[in-house]
Amino acid sequence: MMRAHPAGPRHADLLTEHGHQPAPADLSALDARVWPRGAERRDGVLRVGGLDVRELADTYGTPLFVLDEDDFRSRCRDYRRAFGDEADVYYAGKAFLCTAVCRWVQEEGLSLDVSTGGELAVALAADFPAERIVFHGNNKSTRELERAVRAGVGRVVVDSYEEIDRLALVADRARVRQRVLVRVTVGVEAHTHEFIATAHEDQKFGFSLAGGAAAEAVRRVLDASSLELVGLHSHIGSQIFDTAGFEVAAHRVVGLLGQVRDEHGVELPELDLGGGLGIAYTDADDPLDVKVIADALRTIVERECRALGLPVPRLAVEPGRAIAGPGTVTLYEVGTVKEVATGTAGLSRRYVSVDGGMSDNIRTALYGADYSVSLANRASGAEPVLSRVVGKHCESGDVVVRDAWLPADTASPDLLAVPATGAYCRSMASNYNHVPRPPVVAVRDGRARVVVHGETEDDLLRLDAGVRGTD
Ligand SMILES: Cc1ncc(COP(=O)(O)O)c(C=O)c1O
Ligand SMILES: N[C@@H](CCCC[NH3+])C(=O)O
Repeated sequence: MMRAHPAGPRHADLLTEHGHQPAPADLSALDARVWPRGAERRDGVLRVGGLDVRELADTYGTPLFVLDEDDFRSRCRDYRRAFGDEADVYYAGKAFLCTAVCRWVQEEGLSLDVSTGGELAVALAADFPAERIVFHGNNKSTRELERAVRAGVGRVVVDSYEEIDRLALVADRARVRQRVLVRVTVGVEAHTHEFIATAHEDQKFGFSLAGGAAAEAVRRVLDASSLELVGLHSHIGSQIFDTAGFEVAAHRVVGLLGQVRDEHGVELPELDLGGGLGIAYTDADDPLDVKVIADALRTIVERECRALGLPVPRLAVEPGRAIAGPGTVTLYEVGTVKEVATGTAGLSRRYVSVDGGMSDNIRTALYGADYSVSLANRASGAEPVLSRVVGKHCESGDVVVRDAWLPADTASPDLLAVPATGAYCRSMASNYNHVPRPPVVAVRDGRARVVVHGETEDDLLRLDAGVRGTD
């Protein structure tokens, strides 16, 4: 939505759901909630992990994911400390996974959530201890289940009756008693984008509490001699900023623990409340402190268990975004800059094109996500201009940052940095328009190392069966 500002600036004004946003006094300021803990500016130039982004861009090219290793590790430690030894923290690998990340997760004392055979393969390639892996997914194939059981994964979260039968057979053949959690759909409407809410009714994940499907799943797992039911699982969605949804979920899922005790005489020892904690993408986001969340979850589970006379189960959580998200910035090089008439009251909008886009960050197009962006390679005293940062793909929806203030002199070949791109960006990247996916470089103490190689056009051509030498 655009409207002429009463003062009548030439450019379209920034009107968001938070109201009119004036240009910030200092475009170069780095909001600590949004930028990696190891980000700073020196003489106007952004540095991450002690490295000048101009040098990183020269060495590795752009677009480039720059991952602050200390930021990632410190968030693992924050979770470990907040939940303590009486809980398990599984890093959700779907947010971003590579073998280096698996090692950091292991070294920082976390466990790992994988949701496909591919993620499992990365974990096993990193020698991640299989007993500390939980295996998720609403449509695991028999081969994936066989691989997981053979590898000795600690827990499989079952998601359908049919999967329970197949897993029981797979475990039986492998002569293994596989530990299992039942994923419960608790009927909570999480306050987040509809595509990333997962615990309301009428979606593909889990067994509904309503109608007794979850109770029936419990019965079937208990009946299978090759399966050991250790607990229940609930995940209400992602990018959530309050504890209300978790409290309702905990209340309902503990209710099922009580029902299981009453019907089967079994007190299940584990309760996994999933992931979903939100992070700051812009200064309008105000995420909860992990200690507040940990205390709230513990309190509600203890209270509900006390009310039902149940022993308090061992808690587990599965943060992905909250660990991987804030520590990475994406560096882009600016190309075309265009002033485009908006068609409203003579207003125009500045379109700043960068050399990536929806192939390295689909979140803006897919969820209407908001991001921040900053000029990264130099200081500028030029006036702020409301800009739309767009990619190079053949879609008008190929937007990286919908509304951002950038200095008026932003031009090719400046560098732009988009923070908070560590979760669900590289992991959801594509080769749309035959664009190779960018590398991920981990930075720490003034040193950089590639943790995921960038693709080249040759890599893409190699997959084309019609190209000479590939058949
Ligand atoms: C079962 C499960 N656990 C954990 C996560 C991680 O969520 P987030 O990255 O929001 O913490 C997800 C993704 O939403 C999930 O589906
Ligand atoms: N991919 C989503 C979150 C879904 C997480 C997996 N259940 C995002 O980018 O926000």
